[in-house]
Amino acid sequence: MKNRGFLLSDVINQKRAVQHSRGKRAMLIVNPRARRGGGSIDAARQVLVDAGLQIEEMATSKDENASELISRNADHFDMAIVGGGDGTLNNAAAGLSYSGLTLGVLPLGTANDFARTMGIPADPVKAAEIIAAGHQATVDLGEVNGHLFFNVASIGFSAELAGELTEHAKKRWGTLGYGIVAARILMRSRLFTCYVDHDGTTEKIRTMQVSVGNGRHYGGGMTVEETATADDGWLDLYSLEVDHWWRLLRLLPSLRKGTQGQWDDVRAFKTTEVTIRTKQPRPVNTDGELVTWTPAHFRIRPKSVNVFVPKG
Ligand SMILES: Nc1ncnc2c1ncn2[C@@H]1O[C@H](COP(=O)(O)OP(=O)(O)OP(=O)(O)O)[C@@H](O)[C@H]1O
Repeated sequence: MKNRGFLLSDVINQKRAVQHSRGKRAMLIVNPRARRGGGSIDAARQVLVDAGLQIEEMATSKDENASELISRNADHFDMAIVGGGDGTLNNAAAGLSYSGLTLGVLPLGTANDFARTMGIPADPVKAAEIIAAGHQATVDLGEVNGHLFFNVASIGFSAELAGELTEHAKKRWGTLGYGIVAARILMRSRLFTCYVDHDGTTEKIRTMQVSVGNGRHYGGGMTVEETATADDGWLDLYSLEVDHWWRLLRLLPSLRKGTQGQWDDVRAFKTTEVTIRTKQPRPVNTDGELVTWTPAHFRIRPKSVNVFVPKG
C-alpha cells in the first residue's frame, strides 16, 4: 500500500509539473567552473524536459557574465535556470533583478548556501523537480558598492579566506577546504579598526570580521542570524570583536546556529543600510568572491528576484 501511495503521488506531482511548465521557455546557464559544473546534469535537464519546458542552454565562460546573458535574451524566455554555486548566482543577480525572469536553481557549487537558505535540495535532479513544480517566492538581494549578492558579504578574516581558497582547493576539498584554510588564517588574524555608519550613528569598533547578510546561510552551512530569511527586508550585520583567535572556538556552535549575537564580544544588529570604513582599504567578499574594497556601502534591495522554491 505504501509503495502504491508513493507512486500515485509521484504521478500527481508530475502531472502538476507538466501543467505548470508546458511550453514555457527556459534559458539554462551552467557554470562549468562550479564544483559540480563540469559533471553531467543530463538527468536534471531530462526532468525539466519531461515537465514540458523548452530548454535552451547558453554557454557561460570566465569572460561571459551571466547577467549580460540574461538581460540580452530575457525577452525570449519565461525563466532563467542557473547551474552553479553562490558565485554564479551572484553573477546572475543583476540580470535576474532587472529582467524579472524567475530563477531556477540547480545547485552545482561547493557551498550552495542560497539553495540551503531556500530549502532547495543539493541533488540537481530533486532541484529540477522543484523548478518543474513551479512554486515561487520573491527574495531580497544585498548590495555592496553596486555589487549584488544573495547571501553574505564580509570584511576581514573571511575576505582573506576568499583570497586564499583557490578554485582548485574548493574543487578538491569541498567545504572541508574552507575549514582547513580558515584555521590557518584564523591563527594569524588580528583585530582592525572600522567605522560603522548606520541609522544616524557612527560606531568605532575593533573587529576581526564584519559580516553583512541578506539570506540565512553562508560559508557552507554557517548562519548569519537565527531569524534571518532572504525575504525579510533586512540586512543582518555581525562583528566578531574577540581579542584572540582561540576565543572564536567557543563561538563556533553559535556561528552555526546563528545565535552569535548573544555573546558579549559579538556586535549584531539589523539594518537596511550601512557603510563600513577602514583606515586602509580592505577587500570585501560576497559569497567567497572578492568584489570591492572599503569604504563599503551596503543596502538591502527588497523583493528583487522571483525564485522557484519548495512548496511551503
Ligand atoms: N557566469 C559565469 N561564468 C563563468 N564563471 C563564473 C560565472 N560566474 C561565476 N564564475 C566563476 O566560477 C567560479 C566557481 O563558481 P561558483 O562560485 O558558483 O562555484 P563554487 O565556488 O563551486 O560554489 P560556491 O560559491 O557555492 O561555494 C567562481 O570563481 C566564479 O568567479
